[in-house]
Amino acid sequence: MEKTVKKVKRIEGSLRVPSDKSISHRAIILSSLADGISIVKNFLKAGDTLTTVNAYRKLGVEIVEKEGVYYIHGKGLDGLKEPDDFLDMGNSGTTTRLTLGVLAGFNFFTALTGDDSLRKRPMKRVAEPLSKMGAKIDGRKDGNLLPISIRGGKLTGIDFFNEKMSAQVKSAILLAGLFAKGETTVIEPVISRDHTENMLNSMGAYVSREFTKDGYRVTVKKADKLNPIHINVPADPSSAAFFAAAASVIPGSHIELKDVLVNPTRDGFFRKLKEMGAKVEYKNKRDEAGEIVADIYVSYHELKGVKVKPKEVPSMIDEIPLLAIIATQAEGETVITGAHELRVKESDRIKSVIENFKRLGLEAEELPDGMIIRGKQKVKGGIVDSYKDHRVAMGFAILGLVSEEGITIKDADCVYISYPEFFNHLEKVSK
Ligand SMILES: O=C(O)C1=C[C@@H](OP(=O)(O)O)[C@@H](O)[C@H](O)C1
Ligand SMILES: C=C(OP(=O)(O)O)C(=O)O
Repeated sequence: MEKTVKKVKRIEGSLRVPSDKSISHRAIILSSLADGISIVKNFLKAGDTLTTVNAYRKLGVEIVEKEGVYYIHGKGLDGLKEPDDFLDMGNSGTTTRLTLGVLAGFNFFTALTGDDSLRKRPMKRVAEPLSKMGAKIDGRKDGNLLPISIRGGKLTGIDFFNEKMSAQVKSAILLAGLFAKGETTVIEPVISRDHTENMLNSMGAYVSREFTKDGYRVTVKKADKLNPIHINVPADPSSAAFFAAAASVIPGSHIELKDVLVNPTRDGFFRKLKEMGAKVEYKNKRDEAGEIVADIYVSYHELKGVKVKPKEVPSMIDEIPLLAIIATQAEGETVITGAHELRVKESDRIKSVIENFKRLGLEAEELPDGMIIRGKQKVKGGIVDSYKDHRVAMGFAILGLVSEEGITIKDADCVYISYPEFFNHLEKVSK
């Protein structure tokens, strides 16, 4: 499906964007391992998270949806069953990597595969530490690419330095740590999203966390059981970011974004937007099941270019393509470095953004680990490729709102992966 987004006068209104993808995945995965029934309200119903639901059903977990509420009948830490076919992980890196961590604890055979994009994404980053812990893992390209097979078993805890600051890698190791003899520790130079440790803690697992001179350190111990959870998933800051960005670049715009997760490991984009000059305000800040939630108000104000430093990347990793896109509208240059991880997402997000900028006649320089974007550029419009990457599709849709002749996005239906209602919401707040 192609979609064309045209210039609007302004963005105005109030939205409750869909629920957080990271927390929705973890709610299914962790409660599948709990003793008893977990209740998840406001679960994100989108491509990636439904992939997780299907995978855990194939692993023997009863997951029932009634009037929009998900009931997960946890099987305990020894109750998953060997699936009788491949697990299809679709487009979802999070489902794949976290599930490899879980399966490391089970002595049965599982084979995992995924779509064209996922089959290109590196898995050695989890396969290697999990093998060190005792799991037997193999796959294409020396165990790096899907299809991958895993047989879990007797695990021993490890200390792991998470150099890439990947929350998926950290989570996989911590989940395997629940089954491993002794302690399992992950150290990160900068903390990556911490929903796995928050949720494990709320389920009664041993989780110890500290900030040291080497960065962040989290330790789990072998668990006897996990208690079921009752959670209400907040709105996804990565989805809210698109509308915050739109309101920031179109004069006269105001947007209210309700119930958004503002965990500091996730809200880096909003902080950066403020630094660029936009009016960003958090109201009604509250704690919901161990996570911080707020209503976010964003109004237009002329933006200026900024630097995104490597240590700022983890808290805004999925929003960097969007930041690069709106940087074309800011006064002065924007320089993004330390973002090599963007090259191994659903698409190579540095290339995807740079190639689309070229198609639109916009100036930017590609760096190995980021981009330099020239500010205050006129956007005439044209055709761009989403590369079937939801974040790229939605990012360029936002640029369409300030284009003279509109931007047409190829394969725009990929927004289904994290935000099925995206184009409806965009229409709702476009004036
Ligand atoms: O743990 C998670 O839920 C996620 C972690 C990040 O990936 P990495 O762990 O590869 O950085 C992020 O890009 C992804 O959208 C979701
Ligand atoms: C990178 C993403 O997801 P995943 O790694 O789970 O495919 C994303 O949603 O931007």
